[in-house]
Amino acid sequence: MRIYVLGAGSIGSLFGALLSEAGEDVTLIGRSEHMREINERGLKIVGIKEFTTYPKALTEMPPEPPDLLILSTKSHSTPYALECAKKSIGPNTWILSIQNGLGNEEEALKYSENVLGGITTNGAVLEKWGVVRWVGEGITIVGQYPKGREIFADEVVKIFNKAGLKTKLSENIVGWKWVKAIVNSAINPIGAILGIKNGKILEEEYLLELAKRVVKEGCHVATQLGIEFEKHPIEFLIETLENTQENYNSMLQDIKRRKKTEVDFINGKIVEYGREIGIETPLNFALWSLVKAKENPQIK
Ligand SMILES: NC(=O)C1=CN([C@@H]2O[C@H](COP(=O)(O)OP(=O)(O)OC[C@H]3O[C@@H](n4cnc5c(N)ncnc54)[C@H](O)[C@@H]3O)[C@@H](O)[C@H]2O)C=CC1
Ligand SMILES: CC(C)(CO)C(=O)C(=O)O
Repeated sequence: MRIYVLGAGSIGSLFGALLSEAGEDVTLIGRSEHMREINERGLKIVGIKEFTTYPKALTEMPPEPPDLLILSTKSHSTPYALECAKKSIGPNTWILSIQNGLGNEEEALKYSENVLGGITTNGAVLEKWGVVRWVGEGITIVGQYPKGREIFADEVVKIFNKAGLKTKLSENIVGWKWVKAIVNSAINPIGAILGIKNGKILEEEYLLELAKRVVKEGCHVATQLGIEFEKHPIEFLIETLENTQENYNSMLQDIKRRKKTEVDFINGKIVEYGREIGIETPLNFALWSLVKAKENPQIK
């Protein structure tokens, strides 16, 4: 399968590396320093599995349309990345978002009706240019977005599993995107504001209670929108906290590196959807505004 990974940073490089090693025709598109290193020395994966692989690595999308375009930029980079990619999106290209947050698939639908949504609980960190650490093995769930069961989705699940990415198909990927976003809406801002590892939220009773209340607020918005969950977000919250106790979450890492966070696509989206249907979301608003303040270099 011809696969392009658009936004090959931490998680995109991991997916691209595993697929390339399994014999798929993979092209990574990302930052020039990372791409140069991969072209000169290959892409090295360390951690859960260790190998070096040699996908094509470019800074712009090649003109030939791929079968599968994996979107793995941060959510705020999606509109511009897709706009740059549009010439290479053919009538048979499927776009798959493996990003966190809500709204990426809706952006993709502006460019193609062939869209797959995805969530992944794998963890990856770009350690240095050309080297990605696979820090935690998780699962990936993929499904036609917003609904449907085109045969291509089964094909993607098959090749991901063959490549060593534990992947399941879902006919309710919208539900899964919400479950992940709701769980991120609780863990990420609490960790980012306090500068703590995920495990601390489990240890401190009042933080766990806060996280559960944030989750319940998100669930209220989702259920009023008619979203159905395959797994209850409270259950997913506890499971995620237990499995990622040693993690500094991605929002905290962005704050530490003085980068823009994805809070607008997590808590911000929950506030926005709530407002549209007349549901108050005071906890999500409070966490969103505190993270925005953390992002602001003028507020010290
Ligand atoms: N890293 C992880 O373990 C996981 C990340 N995610 C989600 O996946 C998404 C990506 O996360 P990371 O890989 O951690 O971020 P990252 O920042 O490491 O990678 C994103 C890459 O996209 C590149 N990029 C941005 N705009 C581009 C464009 N127009 N063309 C080409 N490249 C472009 C950036 O240079 C960057 O290298 C986020 O939504 C994140 O929440 C989800 C699960 C796990
Ligand atoms: C699952 C979790 C909370 C792991 O840290 C994550 O998705 C993130 O950091 O963004």
